[in-house]
Amino acid sequence: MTLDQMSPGVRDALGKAQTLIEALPWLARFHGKLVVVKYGGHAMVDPELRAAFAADMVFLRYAGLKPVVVHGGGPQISSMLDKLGIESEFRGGLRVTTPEAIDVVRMVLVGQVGRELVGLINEHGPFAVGMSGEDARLLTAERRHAVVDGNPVDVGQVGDVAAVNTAAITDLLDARRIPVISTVAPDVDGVLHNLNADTAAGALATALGAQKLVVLTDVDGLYADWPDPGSRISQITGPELSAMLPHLSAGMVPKMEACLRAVEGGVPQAHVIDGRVPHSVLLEVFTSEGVGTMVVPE
Ligand SMILES: Nc1ncnc2c1ncn2[C@@H]1O[C@H](COP(=O)(O)OP(=O)(O)O)[C@@H](O)[C@H]1O
Ligand SMILES: CC(=O)N[C@@H](CCC(=O)OP(=O)(O)O)C(=O)O
Repeated sequence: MTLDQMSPGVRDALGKAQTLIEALPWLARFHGKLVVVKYGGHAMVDPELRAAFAADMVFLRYAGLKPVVVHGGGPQISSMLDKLGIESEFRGGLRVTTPEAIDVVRMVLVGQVGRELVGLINEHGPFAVGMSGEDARLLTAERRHAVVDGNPVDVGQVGDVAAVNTAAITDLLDARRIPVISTVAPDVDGVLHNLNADTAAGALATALGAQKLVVLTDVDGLYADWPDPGSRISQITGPELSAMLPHLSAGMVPKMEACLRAVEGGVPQAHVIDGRVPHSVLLEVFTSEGVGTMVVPE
């Protein structure tokens, strides 16, 4: 039968079948593979985008991938600190975290943002399990300083990832769960630290030997000359990105550092994609559209 001989209904159905079959090479390539997804930005506040993101994670899981979600929540932490009358400032892109603030960071990330995402995913079935760096010693933090004008600045209980207990995650993945990770973690002395979620996602992708790191943001990729629309970069190597990092402005720095850390740590590809587009994660994983910016090792 030729296209002309088909009824509009059959033609429509054929289009849908074509979309499905186009995913076949990507399904074959990523089946059984671990993918770390950093959830943040607009995708986290818009109800439709939130539901679409949760559905995407479930889709990945049914497609045989192993999604590990690391969520942000900076704006939600700021809003709660404001409500409680606790002063909050960022230095060098990191929140100055006092002993008073860390309790709020934990309360918001673990008790609010993480719980909501777990709930959304679990509307589809018993998949998501929320955990923070504290659970099963998933993450051990080490104190980190901000860099302002080239100088290290103390920002309080802010950490980087010093160690990952990967079994805490692989046990869940083996049980076909979707880990949802909130980025607070104790240091070796048990003192709780606040971890930038992009940074933690990059470290987790490396430690878990992920096949991909996908970072959602509010822009359609990295721009060489922000905000010149013609300067969006679709692919960049680790060394090229490394050379660009010192010239990037604040918001993009932790994301691009996370991608760099991942590819330098053996993750074959890291992506920054537009979380304002519904189902952007599915488009990234299962199509050849090349949404966003892809970072590759060489
Ligand atoms: N070179 C660049 N390429 C892309 N975006 C940039 C660049 N420089 C600055 N930006 C800005 O950085 C923002 C992303 O940072 P941020 O808002 O902190 O992210 P998020 O809220 O997703 O964590 C983009 O929405 C864009 O406005
Ligand atoms: C040390 C530090 O700055 N931690 C971040 C943790 C949350 C985060 O990273 O959230 P986004 O991904 O939404 O920015 C903060 O306190 O805001």
